[in-house]
Amino acid sequence: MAISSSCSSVKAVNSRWTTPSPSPVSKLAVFHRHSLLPNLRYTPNVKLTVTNASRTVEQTTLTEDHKFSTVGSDQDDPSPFPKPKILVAEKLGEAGVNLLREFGDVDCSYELSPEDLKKKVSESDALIVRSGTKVTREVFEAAQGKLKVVGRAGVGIDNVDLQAATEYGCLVVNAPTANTVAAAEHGIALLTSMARNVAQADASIKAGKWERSKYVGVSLVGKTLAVMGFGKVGTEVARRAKGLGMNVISHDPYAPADRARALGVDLVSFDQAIATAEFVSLHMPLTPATKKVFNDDTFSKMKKGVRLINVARGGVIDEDALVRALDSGIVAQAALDVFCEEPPSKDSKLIQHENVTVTPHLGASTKEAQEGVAIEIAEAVAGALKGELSATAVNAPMVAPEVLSELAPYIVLAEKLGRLAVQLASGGKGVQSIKVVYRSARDRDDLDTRLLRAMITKGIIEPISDSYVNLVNADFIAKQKGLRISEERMVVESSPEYPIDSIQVQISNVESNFAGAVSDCGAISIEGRVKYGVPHLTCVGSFSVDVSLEGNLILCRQVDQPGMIGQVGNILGKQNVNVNFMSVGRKVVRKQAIMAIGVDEEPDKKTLERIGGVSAIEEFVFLKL
Ligand SMILES: NC(=O)C1=CN([C@@H]2O[C@H](COP(=O)(O)OP(=O)(O)OC[C@H]3O[C@@H](n4cnc5c(N)ncnc54)[C@H](O)[C@@H]3O)[C@@H](O)[C@H]2O)C=CC1
Ligand SMILES: O=C(O)C(=O)COP(=O)(O)O
Repeated sequence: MAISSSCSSVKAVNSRWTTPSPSPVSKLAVFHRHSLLPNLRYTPNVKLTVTNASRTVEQTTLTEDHKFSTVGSDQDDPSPFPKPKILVAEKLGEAGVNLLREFGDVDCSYELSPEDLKKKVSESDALIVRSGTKVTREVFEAAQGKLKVVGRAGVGIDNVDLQAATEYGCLVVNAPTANTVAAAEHGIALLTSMARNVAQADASIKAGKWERSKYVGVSLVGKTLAVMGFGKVGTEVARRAKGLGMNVISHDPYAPADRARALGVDLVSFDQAIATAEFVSLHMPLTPATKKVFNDDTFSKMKKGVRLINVARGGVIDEDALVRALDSGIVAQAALDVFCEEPPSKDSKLIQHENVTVTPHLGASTKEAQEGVAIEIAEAVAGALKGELSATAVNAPMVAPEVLSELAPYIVLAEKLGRLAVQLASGGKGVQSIKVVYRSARDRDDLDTRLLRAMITKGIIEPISDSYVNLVNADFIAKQKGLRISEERMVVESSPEYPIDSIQVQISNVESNFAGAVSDCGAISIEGRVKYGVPHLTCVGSFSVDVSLEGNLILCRQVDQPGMIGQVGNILGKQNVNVNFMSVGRKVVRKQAIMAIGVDEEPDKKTLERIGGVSAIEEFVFLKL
């Protein structure tokens, strides 16, 4: 479905006036205080100081529309806005909870029923979970857009419906590093205890038995371990297994071979890995591609008597097939920390199997890892609520802080250009086809435009719909609305010190309520630049102008003749409308010109009609920024 513009426009010819749509700024300002991607505004030389338990950072950065230039403890923050509500739905390390308390209202409510969870998220700005909470589409539906961030205090995000999160514009962040060592150590603990029957022997002796010959184990030294998934945990498992004298091979379609080689690990194919190894340790994520990848077929290709360790996710194994493989002796033993269903049913054949050692998803459960994870996720969630782009975002492009800070004024420019362009569109066809042209002196791959595209999309969609658009859902919402946004890079000769020379937004196949905005190629076209940190409109249609994009804007197309600025300025002045910028662009002297007038206030209908009544003015339009 295409979107149609119903923005305010006045044509001098028939002086028709359509009611302005509500200002998107006022709609957003309310919750931008604590939301992902605020209505960014660049304030040069403003220092933002972020202080928390682990670090203090000072940097020049973005501020929001309401000039929240400092973020810190309650005492420092004069904000009249309420603190964000953060629901912590599973046990989180104390240090992380304390960090969150400095920033928001924290509700630690554990073991919520799905119904209670849904109720609570509808009142929460952020939700923090571990692996035990299913954050389903129903949860996002129940949140009705209130939930801005889901923080997964750990690595695996298979318990969060990422597609639903993205559709609802909710950022998902995780804590991918702090539990790596804990998980690897647990993998090694399972490997060694399985090889020596520690758990079974312990149970036997506690049952009053003394079964030394029953629990003869196998040695690890010289044996081959296949590490399936050579990521963070897999790498640490490999490193430790090498220390135990094992021969380590690995399968990971995406891991760099040189990283493996540096550890003395050979990267091999899946089939080669499982056919060669005496021990197979699983460290890949659960994805549609890895679901039940260990099944009857793959077990049949394994070396008879193989031993299996799973500290990744239960779902990568077909558990019924594993029981069959254990019964047939293909798999001699399995040590499992994770299960398809957690907790697994008490009478599960797999759990009860005498050759299986189990732990209740303890991989990340060390004191050290839990404190680390809690701090990592608290920082990510608080950062996201402040509008920072998280380095651990799972469903949004990651933008490095230095890139973000460099792009800051262009982000504002991009949104304003989007907002202006859509207000220039009229007619029943609706906006469908948008082209953005970035002119830059930088190399093609030295400019990340995802953020700019998202902000242009936001600028185009928000004035004419109820959708809330941010970096997370911009592409999704654009697609849903039938918008096709194409981007073009043009390399120009200017200073590569600045990332972008100009941004041009074109809307094609649509009529305009201001013919002067239609360029020679038949598309509505506007262009802008950043000058001294301030976004400027520099081109309308094929006319050059130069007006700072602050307040609101009046565009007039007129006969180029003396006295026009005075006449229009007079009309506005009489109504106490302050002009903040004015620029006239023309192609041929004394022919046609475009006058761009930046005004602080919104002129009333009569004032605009008076402007339209000036005989040399052929058409004009009032645009909200
Ligand atoms: N039991 C527990 O408490 C814990 C479990 N985990 C789980 O361990 C797993 C690994 O975690 P990290 O190493 O931190 O993640 P990671 O993202 O650093 O590593 C995962 C690796 O798997 C690889 N991979 C993806 N698809 C694959 C495939 N089809 N075959 C082979 N490799 C594939 C990726 O290329 C990546 O290198 C995750 O499933 C995570 O949820 C992590 C921490 C604690
Ligand atoms: O980080 C992971 O992927 C884990 O599986 C850890 O899970 P947990 O946070 O202990 O419920």
